[in-house]
Amino acid sequence: MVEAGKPNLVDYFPFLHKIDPQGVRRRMTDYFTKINHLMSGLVDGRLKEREMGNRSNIHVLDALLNIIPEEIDRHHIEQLCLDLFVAGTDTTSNTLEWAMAELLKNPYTLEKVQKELAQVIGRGKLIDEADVAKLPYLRCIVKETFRIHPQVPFLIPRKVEASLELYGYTIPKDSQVLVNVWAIGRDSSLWEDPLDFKPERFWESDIDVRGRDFELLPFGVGRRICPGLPLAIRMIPVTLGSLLNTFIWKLHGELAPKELNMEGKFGITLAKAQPLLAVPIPL
Ligand code: HEM
Repeated sequence: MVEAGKPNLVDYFPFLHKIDPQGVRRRMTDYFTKINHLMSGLVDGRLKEREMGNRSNIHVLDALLNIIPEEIDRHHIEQLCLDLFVAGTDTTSNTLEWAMAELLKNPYTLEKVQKELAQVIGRGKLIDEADVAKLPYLRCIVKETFRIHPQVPFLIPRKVEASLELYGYTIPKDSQVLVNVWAIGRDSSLWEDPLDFKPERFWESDIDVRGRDFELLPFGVGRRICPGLPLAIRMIPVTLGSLLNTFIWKLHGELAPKELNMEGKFGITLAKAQPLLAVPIPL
């Protein structure tokens, strides 16, 4: 992901394609060869288990293997798994890391959500999907994290198929358009105190992340909206809520909450510049 997010001269000067002056293509080819090998091993492993009689069909891979060869072939499956793996891992883990960082930086909010969890679920218990509907403040925290730390800050680039006029600007055919959702989430004409982490702003608001409210588009919008959205909006509150409800959390060392570095690192996804060092203390 780090390599994929680096500016590549070839994108601006396509005639350099063959020379690959920064070696980006060469390194990406190496990485993809390794990941492809990993995916192929996954498929082999599952096929072997099925041969030995384990056909439980609970695995995404099983759903795909069941439609071979009529609808897809093995190569499709490996590439699809690769897509899901690449697109679904950093985005989810970074969001959780940012949410934990914001909570450790804002002890009042941390205490408030832990109170909600204790009241609704009971301290010390893991939460499951069905519980999320009963935890409105936890859901506000997840939305606020998506607003201020959207994982794909410029979405995936769009190409304009026909010239158009928009708000007095002409956008010529074939232009590449980047949507800066990072800036939209921090726009003071849309959000009050946009740089403050205030989950309460969503308490009485219907604004949602599913691509209908243009001021909050962490999963993009339209035909290319993130297909992992239904999974992510279930798994993130479940994981975050479970972590918060089963441990006491402290920042590592003597660091005071206010001193926590909240800078992001530019790339395809928006990671924390300095990884969060948090200490879980058993209850
Ligand atoms: C916090 C979690 C996640 C966030 C914030 C996120 C965000 C995004 C965004 C912004 C896009 C581009 C959409 C656009 O340009 O309109 C995208 C694309 C994509 N996401 Fe996610 N995503 C997350 C989790 C996942 C998961 C868990 C998966 C799969 C298991 C996944 C699979 C994909 C795929 C395959 C694409 C490319 C879709 C295409 O180009 O048509 N994402 N995601």
